[in-house]
Amino acid sequence: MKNLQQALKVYFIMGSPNCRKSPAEVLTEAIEGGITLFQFREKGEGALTGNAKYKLAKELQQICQQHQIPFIVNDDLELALQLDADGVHIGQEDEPVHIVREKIGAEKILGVSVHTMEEAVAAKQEGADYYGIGPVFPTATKKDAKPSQGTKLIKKLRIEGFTIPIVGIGGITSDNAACVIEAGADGVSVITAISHAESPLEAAKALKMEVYRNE
Ligand SMILES: Cc1ncsc1CCOP(=O)(O)O
Ligand SMILES: C=C1C=NC(C)=NC1=N
Repeated sequence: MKNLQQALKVYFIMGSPNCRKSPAEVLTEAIEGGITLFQFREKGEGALTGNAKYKLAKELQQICQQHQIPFIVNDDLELALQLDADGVHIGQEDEPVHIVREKIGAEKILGVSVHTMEEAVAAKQEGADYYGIGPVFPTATKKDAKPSQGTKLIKKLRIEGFTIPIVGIGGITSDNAACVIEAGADGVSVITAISHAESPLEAAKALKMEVYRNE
């Protein structure tokens, strides 16, 4: 399973701190609304740890499996291996890309956050399957997010001829998703736009419409 251009279209990320109701409910609604991939990211104020984190991850993975949605784990490589997740997403401060690639094997999905051309070149050389680029717009979700950079790096990579799958992230909603796709991203990645929505189902559906309307 590596047709990532399709899988990255509507990329939902969440953990229990992002949810106002049960994560299982939010994820189920998001899937019914049409998300194409899910990332379990248990981080921030009140994040679960240890067995509680494992049990939530397992519960959400089963929901993804029931609906044939790829299940990615953020940062926590050990958890990803324990669950035999479909892949991992790592940042620049995590283990080196080539080490993570060795540990998860060639078949799993490996996503890397990149903020500069140099980071992008290195990540690609070391085996990244896709880039997470952002924050595109200001976000309150990631406390230590870098300054928002708009879509300039996405555009630059495409102008330089990079064809690697790219997902934009950071402050994205159905109101601004179009320009992320127009800049050359294959999809958009969101936390708040879906997890805080009155109806995660409607929010996912609206995002999907915007992505497909502008691809
Ligand atoms: C994980 C992450 N990486 C860059 S911005 C961000 C948070 C995105 O959250 P939101 O979609 O709520 O702005
Ligand atoms: C920081 C991140 C950047 N991009 C993606 C897709 N996920 C993340 N957790």
